Amino acid sequence: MDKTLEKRKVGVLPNRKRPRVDDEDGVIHHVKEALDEYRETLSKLLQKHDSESYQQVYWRPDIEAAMCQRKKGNLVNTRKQLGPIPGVKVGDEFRNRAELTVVGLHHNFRHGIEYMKKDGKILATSIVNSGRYANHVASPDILTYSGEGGNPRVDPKKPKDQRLERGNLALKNSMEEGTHVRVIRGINRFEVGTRAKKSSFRTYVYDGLYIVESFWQEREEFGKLVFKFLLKRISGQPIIIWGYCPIRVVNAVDRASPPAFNYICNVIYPDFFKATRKGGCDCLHGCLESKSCPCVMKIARVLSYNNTITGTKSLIYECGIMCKCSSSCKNRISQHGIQFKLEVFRTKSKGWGVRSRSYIPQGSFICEYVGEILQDKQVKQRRGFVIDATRHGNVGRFVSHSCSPNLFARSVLHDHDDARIPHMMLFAEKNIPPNQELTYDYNFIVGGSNGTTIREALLDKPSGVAPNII
Ligand SMILES: C[S@@+](CC[C@H](N)C(=O)[O-])C[C@H]1O[C@@H](n2cnc3c(N)ncnc32)[C@H](O)[C@@H]1O
Repeated sequence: MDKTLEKRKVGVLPNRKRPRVDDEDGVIHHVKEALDEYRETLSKLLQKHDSESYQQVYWRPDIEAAMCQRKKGNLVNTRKQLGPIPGVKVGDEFRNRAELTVVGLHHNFRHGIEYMKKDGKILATSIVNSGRYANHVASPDILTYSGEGGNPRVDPKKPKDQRLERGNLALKNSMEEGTHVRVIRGINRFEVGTRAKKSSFRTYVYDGLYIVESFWQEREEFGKLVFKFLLKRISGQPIIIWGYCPIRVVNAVDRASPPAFNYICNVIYPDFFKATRKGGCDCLHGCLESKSCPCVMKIARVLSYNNTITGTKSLIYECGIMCKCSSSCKNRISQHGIQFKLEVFRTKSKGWGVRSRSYIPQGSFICEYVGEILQDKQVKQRRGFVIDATRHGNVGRFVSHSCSPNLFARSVLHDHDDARIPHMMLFAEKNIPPNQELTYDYNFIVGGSNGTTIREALLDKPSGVAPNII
């Protein structure tokens, strides 16, 4: 890796309030503190707005909160600079454009290209790929970025040819000088469990440093000339899995990066599907011990669900939102998210795989296989619903197949009663030592009776599509 990348400029945090610190932890702490204060200010503004039934038509509370913080001297990294920003790491995610200003990643609230003057030349410091221009992203490592100006989507006046000035000139100069440009990527996120457009919101992730490799002009929509800049990600930076990812990625085999997909934590249901659960239990003193818990009675006798799982029944009915038992109920083991330090790693012959950095006891919950629940015509005829992790998925999409696996899959219901669309959960078949690859048999039939297997779908498609069977 380029030596200048390693040498983070700790201690350079010009603002009126905070003392200078010289260690990286201290700087990260300052940045976090500035963000926390900003978020508090924003939340107070929004509360005030609600209570005063604010009438302003165009109001940007995120920007107003940032201006407020600026006045108080609460922003960090306020001077424009090239290269990495102290206290900000690759993969850090921000809730809006104003937060980029608060931490000093990109100071301009509106323009996608930011630049500064150095030795008489303007150079690009950062770009935001917000989706307002026709930018093209081939992989996390290569980005074709459209220049600024004359965009009818941004400015409804007559579209004009772009000129080699301001941000466009700065990117050209950066190419000539070989300076690094920070890239920030806008991501559309969805409220948990839905993909309806109205429930989406945008966040911003710092993807790291890139160099501008080339640029050219193209005639685009409305016949105007636009600049296109090809940016390449500098090697040696942490690998990014696009989207929210608490999971480390390790590649000691080759130079490949994981495929681009949106990391989600919950299944995305079709718009028509409403997750509802009719009844729950009234147990107050332990469901598994109770002889009358209706949820436990739905689980077959062969199953013992006591923080770990044993038994062979393929459909499990966990206690859920309608139940009176607490969230620590022992009949709720697969609904608390991933509990082990999982790691995606490059295998020698199977692409990516998953392993755990810690020991996993037999029967433990590993992860849910999540994705978009699809129901298209062809699928309907054959299987009903499938979980498609091609565009949206989690770590489950990287778990490989084995005929002698150390995991097994089970269908679980906990937040709704629809047995056609159960959650697909992976559990440990045996005690698993750290760093051993996790695998399951794709032949597992999810809730099934017609013989369709996970293998059939997964081995067809590298990204992974798991069937759920009516
Ligand atoms: C759900 S994905 C698993 C993640 C995949 N290895 C990757 O790199 O994205 C399923 C695909 O992984 C590969 N795969 C999984 N298990 C395998 C195995 N035991 N041997 C060879 N390829 C395997 C196949 O290409 C399959 O289509």
